[in-house]
Amino acid sequence: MINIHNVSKSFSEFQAVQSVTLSIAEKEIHGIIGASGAGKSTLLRLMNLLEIPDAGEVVIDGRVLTSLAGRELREARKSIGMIFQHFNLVANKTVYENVSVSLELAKYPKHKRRERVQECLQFVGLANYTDKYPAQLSGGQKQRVAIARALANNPQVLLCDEPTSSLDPNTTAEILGVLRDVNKTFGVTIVIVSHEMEVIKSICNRVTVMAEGQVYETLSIEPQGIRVTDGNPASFVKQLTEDGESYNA
Ligand SMILES: Nc1ncnc2c1ncn2[C@@H]1O[C@H](COP(=O)(O)OP(=O)(O)OP(=O)(O)O)[C@@H](O)[C@H]1O
Repeated sequence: MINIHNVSKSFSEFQAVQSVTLSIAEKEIHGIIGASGAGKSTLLRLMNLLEIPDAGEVVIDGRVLTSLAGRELREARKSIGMIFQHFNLVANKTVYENVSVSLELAKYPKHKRRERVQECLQFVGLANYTDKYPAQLSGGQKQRVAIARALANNPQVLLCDEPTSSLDPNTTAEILGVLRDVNKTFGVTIVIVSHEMEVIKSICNRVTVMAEGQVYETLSIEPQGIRVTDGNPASFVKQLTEDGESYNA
């Protein structure tokens, strides 16, 4: 589904991504992890040409994105949704308008827009929030709106840049659940950049470890499932102690 061949990207003299080759299969949930500055976000942004590569080729579902420009590139990008750490919602637009805007930009037929926005908001559990503004929502709700917006044009690929890094553990679990549902229900291929090992281990089938702008290793893993923490203090104690011994002062 996603094929990257020898892709490189520099900022001034600094090589952020160096000759990366990577294949991500259809319907995979693929994690990208590595130290700060390893080039994870840059690699993700190269997949939809938010960053234009200096060299190499990006192929999505058989289409060579790096050979497209203008209208053709805009058309191809409709099949790639993206969500961000800080949600990137438009502050002075309602939840409804935030989702609708991506349909307007994609020239989705006007008479079908309302139904499509409602479908997407229903899917993320926010059908009753259409008239709220982003400032009236929790972080998890904002990320749900961003997911609804990314889904509106029926993408084949969803790119997620640190999607849970601004969220508490419970909300992280909720959002990972939504992403897993997106993958299972619509067969969307998902790529998640995260520095949180727990996040990567919970839902990814394959993981690329990056170091200094290069692929260090790509491996298959068995997703461990999403660990939900309830507010019960006993569950905090259990989690603090179950991975090993507890420490006494
Ligand atoms: N637009 C830019 N202009 C200049 N340098 C950039 C730009 N984007 C990224 N870089 C640099 O490229 C390197 C890789 O950045 P990138 O954000 O891809 O790393 P990362 O692995 O996602 O790190 P983090 O986990 O800290 O977000 C960093 O040294 C960063 O400073």
